[in-house]
Amino acid sequence: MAPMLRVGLTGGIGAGKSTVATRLAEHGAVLVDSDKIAREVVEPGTPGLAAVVAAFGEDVLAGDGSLNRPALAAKAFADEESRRRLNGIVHPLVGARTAELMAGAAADAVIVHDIPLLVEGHLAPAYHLVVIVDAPMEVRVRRLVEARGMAEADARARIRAQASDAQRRAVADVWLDNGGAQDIVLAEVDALWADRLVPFEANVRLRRPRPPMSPVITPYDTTWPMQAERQLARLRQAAGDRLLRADHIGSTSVPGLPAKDVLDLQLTVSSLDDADAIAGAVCDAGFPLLEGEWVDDPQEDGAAPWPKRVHVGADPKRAVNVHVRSPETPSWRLALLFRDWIRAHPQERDAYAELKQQLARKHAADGTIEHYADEKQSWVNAAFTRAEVWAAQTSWTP
Ligand SMILES: CC(C)(COP(=O)(O)OP(=O)(O)OC[C@H]1O[C@@H](n2cnc3c(N)ncnc32)[C@H](O)[C@@H]1O)[C@@H](O)C(=O)NCCC(=O)NCCS
Ligand SMILES: Nc1ncnc2c1ncn2[C@@H]1O[C@H](COP(=O)(O)OP(=O)(O)OP(=O)(O)O)[C@@H](O)[C@H]1O
Repeated sequence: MAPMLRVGLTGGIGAGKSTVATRLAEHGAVLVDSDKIAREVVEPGTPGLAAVVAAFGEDVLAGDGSLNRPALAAKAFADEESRRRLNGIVHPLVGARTAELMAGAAADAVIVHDIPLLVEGHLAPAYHLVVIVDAPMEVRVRRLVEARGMAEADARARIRAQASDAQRRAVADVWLDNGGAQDIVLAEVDALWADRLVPFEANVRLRRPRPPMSPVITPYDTTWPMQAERQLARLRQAAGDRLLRADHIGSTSVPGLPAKDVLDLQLTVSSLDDADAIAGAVCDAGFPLLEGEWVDDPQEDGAAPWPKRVHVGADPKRAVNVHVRSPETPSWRLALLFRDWIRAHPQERDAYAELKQQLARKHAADGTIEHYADEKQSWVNAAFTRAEVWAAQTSWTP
């Protein structure tokens, strides 16, 4: 797929997707609207409409031969099996048409895909960014009944047929609360466009990594594992079969450890040739390659350095470093060992946290940051020795 920026926009019925989508389109986004496509594929004379009639009967047709939508909705949302049957007919047609529209967009487009069933269809990893619009259930029901004239029972039946809040939270890179007045959410959308989507698009198109993070240490963020999982899901989908495994490593992977707000991820491939073979797809998925020859320091004197490839996330609001390594390099194993060891040793974690804070204070005071990494590394090197003892005692394997 061409490397345009793909934004998945979703939310429960009545939450305000169209409101957000319309504003993004005003800024210049190319809208792909699944509800609209779902109507087009069942217009009079289409094979889609014929299939729906064959499955649900002539009484879902209006007098003029077009689809009687309320009649079909009454059947479709009455039970799970009927809805599945309808989805089975309509979704493949919608999918094919969506792919066509996306393929036709300009290379510098920001595509906003307004797709009600993104979560239900497990489609999140296909997007560079997933935006969820939310409003409390009762507010949504009221809007649908008052502004759209929907029967309350129908509104609730559709809400029941959709994903839960927790399922939406898990895939949301951006959560827009539209429970209040419209201008509040629209101001958030304006900022999202200017501060995130515009630079994100340019970074992906130009294969330009985002600027490096300042080395500020933040308290542990309990959403880091979930955020890492979302990025890993994108990377797995982009990299395909050559990817042997994908892991969250580094300080943000250790519960309770304060860290720089950067997600470190490790992609395992069998060789550097495979790292190069997946590089293009990884770039287009939103993780441009960091140019240069990257090596991890060997721990033993005289050992050859361990080469790797490094990709850096293009999203200006989410720092991600992707280390692509072969399991033959000791640093591949150490990344996983260090994580598992420090997760299992809260006292070591706290000592490490204390050291990082001390170094940060010291180097903030004298204005240097270069020595920060060196001093930290000497603690880590000593910790590796303790971790190896633990690995041997517990028969740890990566
Ligand atoms: C049943 C139909 C005819 C009812 O038409 P109606 O004009 O009342 O609703 P409309 O299509 O505008 O959809 C409004 C909202 O209902 C919800 N909804 C629609 N279909 C579904 C579904 N299959 N499952 C869950 N929610 C759905 C979505 O939140 C959507 O935004 C229509 O929704 C339909 O054909 N649905 C199947 C296709 C589909 O899944 N569309 C949604 C995205 S592709
Ligand atoms: N913040 C708001 N305050 C009041 N009304 C709102 C607000 N946001 C949206 N609405 C109204 O609520 C209704 C639903 O909003 P909208 O059409 O944007 O939701 P949607 O998520 O696209 O719905 P659907 O799932 O049916 O496509 C509309 O009539 C809209 O005008």
